[in-house]
Amino acid sequence: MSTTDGVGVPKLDRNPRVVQIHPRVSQNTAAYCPLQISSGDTARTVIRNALVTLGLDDSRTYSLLEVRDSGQEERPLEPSDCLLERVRLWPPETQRWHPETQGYYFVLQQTDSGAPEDGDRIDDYDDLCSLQAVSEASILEALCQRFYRLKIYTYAGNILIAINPNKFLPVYYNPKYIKMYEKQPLGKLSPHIFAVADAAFRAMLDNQVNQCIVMHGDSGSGKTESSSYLIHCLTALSEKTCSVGLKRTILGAVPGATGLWQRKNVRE
Ligand SMILES: Nc1ncnc2c1ncn2[C@@H]1O[C@H](COP(=O)(O)OP(=O)(O)OP(=O)(O)O)[C@@H](O)[C@H]1O
Repeated sequence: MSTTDGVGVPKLDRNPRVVQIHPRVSQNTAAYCPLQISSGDTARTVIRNALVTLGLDDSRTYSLLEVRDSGQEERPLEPSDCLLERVRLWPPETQRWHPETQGYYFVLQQTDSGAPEDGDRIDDYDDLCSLQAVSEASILEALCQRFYRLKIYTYAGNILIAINPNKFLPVYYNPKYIKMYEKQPLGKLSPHIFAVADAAFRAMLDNQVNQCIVMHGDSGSGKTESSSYLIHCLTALSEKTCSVGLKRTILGAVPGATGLWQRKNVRE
């Protein structure tokens, strides 16, 4: 992305680019906005321009994340970071309009809760049973607030609610979490699908009784994906404690479970 000045000294390409800014905020707004960025525009400037373009509340606090590589890698930007410098490192075809699935865009993330500041703040509830007033509105609000902080799992007693983030969140599925949730009572740590797998696995071993995990949700809500995470966790647990035969039985429960997990490319 550089040119030369005729005497062999590379000249930086400082032409403006149009980038896509995707809001992740608690207010209703457009799915994304295109924004022109010029040389010298910092993350701070771009946040300000994006708030105006998207009509968002500028009394809230926001940060900017750079999303690369099919949307699987998110890098928080410092307010003083120069955006054009980041964009110039992207593949040329992503420096003009391209589908979101290709990655290479910016996320405008609201970093406060978005709740009213008059003392009526909605707290962060790991378990919906601890909500002070249980209503459809308070449940939805609590789930939304968690989702904005990328907390996709929430308990309702011993039921796990999973909200489909529609993109792989590596931070959740690092194999170290299988170890972390192992032998921990459900609800002791943050809500997680590995906690459910571990609870079922322990109950099976301790009580010598078959276990059943019921997955319920609309089409596209993430049942197949969640099954793959469950199976992955169960096989990892069975590798430690039980025979190869049990691992094969577990893998057989969901056709293609191994392939599904391997495609995620999770590394220790
Ligand atoms: N936890 C998750 N993390 C990342 N992506 C997810 C997650 N859950 C679901 N998805 C994505 O959402 C899409 C739909 O998920 P999935 O196929 O699991 O839904 P489903 O409930 O099984 O749908 P159906 O009932 O129609 O078969 C897939 O592209 C999947 O990768």
